[in-house]
Amino acid sequence: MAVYTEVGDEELASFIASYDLGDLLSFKGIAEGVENTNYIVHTSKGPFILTLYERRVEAADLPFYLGLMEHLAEHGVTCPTPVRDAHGKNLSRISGRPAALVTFLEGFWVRRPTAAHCAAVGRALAELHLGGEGFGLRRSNALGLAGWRPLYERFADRAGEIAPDLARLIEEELAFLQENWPQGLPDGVIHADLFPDNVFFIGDRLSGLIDFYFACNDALAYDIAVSLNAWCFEKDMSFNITKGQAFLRGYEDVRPLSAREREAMPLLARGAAMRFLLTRAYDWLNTPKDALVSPKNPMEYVRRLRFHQGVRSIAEYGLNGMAK
Ligand SMILES: Nc1ncnc2c1ncn2[C@@H]1O[C@H](COP(=O)(O)OP(=O)(O)OP(=O)(O)O)[C@@H](O)[C@H]1O
Ligand SMILES: N[C@@H](CCO)C(=O)O
Repeated sequence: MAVYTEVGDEELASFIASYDLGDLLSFKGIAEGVENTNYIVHTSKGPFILTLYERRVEAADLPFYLGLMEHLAEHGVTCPTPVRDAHGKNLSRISGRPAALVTFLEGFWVRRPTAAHCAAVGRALAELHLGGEGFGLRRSNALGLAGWRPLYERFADRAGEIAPDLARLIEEELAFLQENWPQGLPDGVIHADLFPDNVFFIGDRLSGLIDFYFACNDALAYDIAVSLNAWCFEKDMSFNITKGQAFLRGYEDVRPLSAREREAMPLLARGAAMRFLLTRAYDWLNTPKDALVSPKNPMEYVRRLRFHQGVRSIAEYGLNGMAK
């Protein structure tokens, strides 16, 4: 479970007293998630989520994430909204960590997404891309093309502990991506980690998006590529073209893709698979055996990457026809 930092009752009560949220009634650590510590906090004004930022989150990036959630919520995207304290600040500290309180979203994440879920996520991602327009802060993608090789170099000498041919696969793929990465695609604010555990549903209705802590400015179509990887593969790692089609059509109902974005999709999908392969491989090799969370399997992204290496056009992800 991911409660890296314990918060005491009295400490939390005095923290809550600095907000206009009434009395602290109860709180509980949340087991899910791997990056940050989350508590559900009940006050006399309702439930809230308290996040203490750990691990990969840079304190300097917090104004971007929190400001983005506020901006998106104001522009029709259902996502947590940071709560401001009596001094108007949305960022604070507790138990020695930077921390923020955000509104609680109802819903559950779906363990087995259907094509209908994929269509709803496609729409929501496009709405997020449009909703992000006009947001004043910028953050470059630390886990984009320029970040992949330095991350790989941090575990290259141990890649063979995961799979004998992994180093060669990564080296060849990084060289290929470096050479061929598409430039000049429409860019804007992207979520960059829109996996099933970051999208809540109530029944079949999408109730909100969470976890904006990898959000950044990058090619909008790269965000689609992340979600094709995360939503449209089955447990046996086969690509489900029905889900791909539902996702892409859902997206295009809101924001049609340009011809260049369509053409770039197989490459972007390779890059997105590489990004999750690298972070998972690093975590696999560097998470202590007695850690609170089990690292996710990097080989799932080797299998996805191999699939994308054979893809020649976006039609193989389910989208036929010319760009609108
Ligand atoms: N605003 C919210 N409303 C309701 N529940 C939330 C909210 N934010 C977080 N949670 C709960 O906390 C869990 C972990 O949140 P989150 O995914 O942001 O954590 P994380 O540690 O950043 O995880 P990861 O990056 O691994 O997805 C979620 O699965 C959900 O149960
Ligand atoms: N979504 C990521 C983990 C959190 O960012 C993964 O599945 O590897």
